[in-house]
Amino acid sequence: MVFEHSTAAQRVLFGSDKAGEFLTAELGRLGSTRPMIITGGSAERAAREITARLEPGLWWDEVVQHVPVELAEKARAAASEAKVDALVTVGGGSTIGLGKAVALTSGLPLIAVPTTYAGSEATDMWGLTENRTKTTGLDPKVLPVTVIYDAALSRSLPVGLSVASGLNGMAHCVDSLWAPKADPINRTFALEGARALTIALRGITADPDDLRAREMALYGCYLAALSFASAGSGMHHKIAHVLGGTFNLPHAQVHATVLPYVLAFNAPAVPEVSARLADALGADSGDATEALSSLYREIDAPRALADIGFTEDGIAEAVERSLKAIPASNPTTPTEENLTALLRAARNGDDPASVSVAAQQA
Ligand SMILES: NC(=O)c1ccc[n+]([C@@H]2O[C@H](COP(=O)([O-])OP(=O)(O)OC[C@H]3O[C@@H](n4cnc5c(N)ncnc54)[C@H](O)[C@@H]3O)[C@@H](O)[C@H]2O)c1
Ligand SMILES: O=C(O)CCC(=O)CC(=O)O
Repeated sequence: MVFEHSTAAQRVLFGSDKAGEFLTAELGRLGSTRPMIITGGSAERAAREITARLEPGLWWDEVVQHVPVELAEKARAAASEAKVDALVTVGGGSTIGLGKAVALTSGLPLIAVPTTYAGSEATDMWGLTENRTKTTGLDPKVLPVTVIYDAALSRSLPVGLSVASGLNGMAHCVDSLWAPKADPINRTFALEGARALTIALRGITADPDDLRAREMALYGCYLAALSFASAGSGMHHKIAHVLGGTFNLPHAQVHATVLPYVLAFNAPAVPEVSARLADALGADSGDATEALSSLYREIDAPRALADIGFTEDGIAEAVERSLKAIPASNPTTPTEENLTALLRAARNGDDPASVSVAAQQA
């Protein structure tokens, strides 16, 4: 075995109903007296609750998915004018993404309190969107110094969004199995993450108030993000970034919908790792594609890109952009023909197994 591995260094504080206490202590540890609180949408209520004992230097409540550059510039200027000394995000990946955009240019320390399962809190990846193009980059400045996981804050996440977001985490796990820097360590994180997310999503679907299931989802999404941060973006993420950045489709739903198709496309070329994934998904068949499809039926996961507004006339541009971005290390070679078949099947919600057949014939 020969590989070089690094795992992100950050503090992780985990405890239900403890976010307020943890956050006050962490800001004290950093010596911050003027934090910028970044939140928005349905997470704002949680942000008000956990910051009730603090005096923010700035309260920011405008967030947009995929972080438009203009919004990043506005938040950076406000942070500078208010002379804030730390950044705190309370919300999902969009909120963390904006915090990362400010951290990238200011170098201010970032504390993340995630309320979805997107996992951005555990990566040093930033993303900005300009002129219909999402650009991503890696920078240690954007890695939160501390992550505070409080499952009680994600209990308000509706079941449909919890499922889609949890499958965003699952996509980190699956794509990490063949991403450019895949190695035995991030593969272990990925498989344990997939196991935990499978249990969590079954539990949340059965009872959205199940705190143990919500805790399991946060544990799984953290491992998922660790594996993704270390292994890098594989084929699945490259396609998802095109669909999100160029077609402005909702992030979690895009990941959830495309994942079974990319798995079906690649699994036959990596049978050993695919069998281990099937095991993590709770199946003893050794068939990861079928195991994921079965989980999808059980938790009523999103199925068709058409349902979130992706139209047939977008396929050619999505294929062209994705082909330029998919890493050469991908186990099955993508072509214009097989990628068109993949995106058409994902748009229509066809059986993912059809993609596997098309990929092997190409
Ligand atoms: N850099 C990275 O490593 C990374 C990783 C994953 C995602 N992302 C980015 O994150 C963004 C997507 O994040 P997301 O999927 O979490 O979406 P999001 O942050 O936009 O949240 C989705 C919706 O959930 C609502 N919400 C959030 N928390 C809630 C709660 N506890 N209760 C009720 N509603 C709640 C929000 O108000 C929003 O309407 C994308 O821009 C994506 O590119 C980045
Ligand atoms: O921060 C971003 O916008 C890019 C990274 C990302 O979105 C990871 C993912 O696709 O889940």
